[in-house]
Amino acid sequence: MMAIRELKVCLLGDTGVGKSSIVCRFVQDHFDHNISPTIGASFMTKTVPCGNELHKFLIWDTAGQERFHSLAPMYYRGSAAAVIVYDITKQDSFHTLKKWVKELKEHGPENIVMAIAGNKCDLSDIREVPLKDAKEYAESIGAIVVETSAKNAINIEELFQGISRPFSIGRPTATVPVLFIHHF
Ligand SMILES: Nc1nc2c(ncn2[C@@H]2O[C@H](COP(=O)(O)OP(=O)(O)OP(=O)(O)O)[C@@H](O)[C@H]2O)c(=O)[nH]1
Repeated sequence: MMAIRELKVCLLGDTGVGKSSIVCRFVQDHFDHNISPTIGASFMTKTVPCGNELHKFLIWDTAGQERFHSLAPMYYRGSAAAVIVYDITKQDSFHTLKKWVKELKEHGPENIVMAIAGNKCDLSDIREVPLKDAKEYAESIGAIVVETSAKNAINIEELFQGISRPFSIGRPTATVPVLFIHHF
């Protein structure tokens, strides 16, 4: 018997950090230099094997522009996991990430799994945020952390594996907001 576990995941973070590009790389294995800023939010799914189960990611990619900020609760509400993205070449985007974490802790689902993605690691020669800072911060809030490159397909699979691991068989489902488990 194979079970499908649906996991609602939202991506949050400053505009231009590469949220849509991460989702596009994960779902379609594609990268577009001229990708447009997201308006509102966009939705995609991908199903991957995880141990004896299939995990179906229901991915809400939110818009990072400030004018869309007030829509975010619609997407993080009921999410099992949040991927909060910053751009390793922009210190400001790391600051914005901390604001998102604070908002999630105050208004997000209890027990939401948080993953921090330091995107654009292909541009490490113009890095502004040391990995050490991200690791220390992630540890302080109990989040997973990984540096990614949507452009060069670095650590994108690992990022999603990281967020799905806590939902594998073995973890008591009562503690996590799994939307739906379907046996067939
Ligand atoms: N060098 C490099 N550029 C990237 C990477 N990921 C995204 N980009 C570029 O960064 C820009 C913004 O990417 P988006 O994916 O639209 O960023 P976003 O966070 O979804 O932006 P909003 O939709 O406005 O919130 C685009 O020009 C991408 O091509 C990466 O890993 N490396």
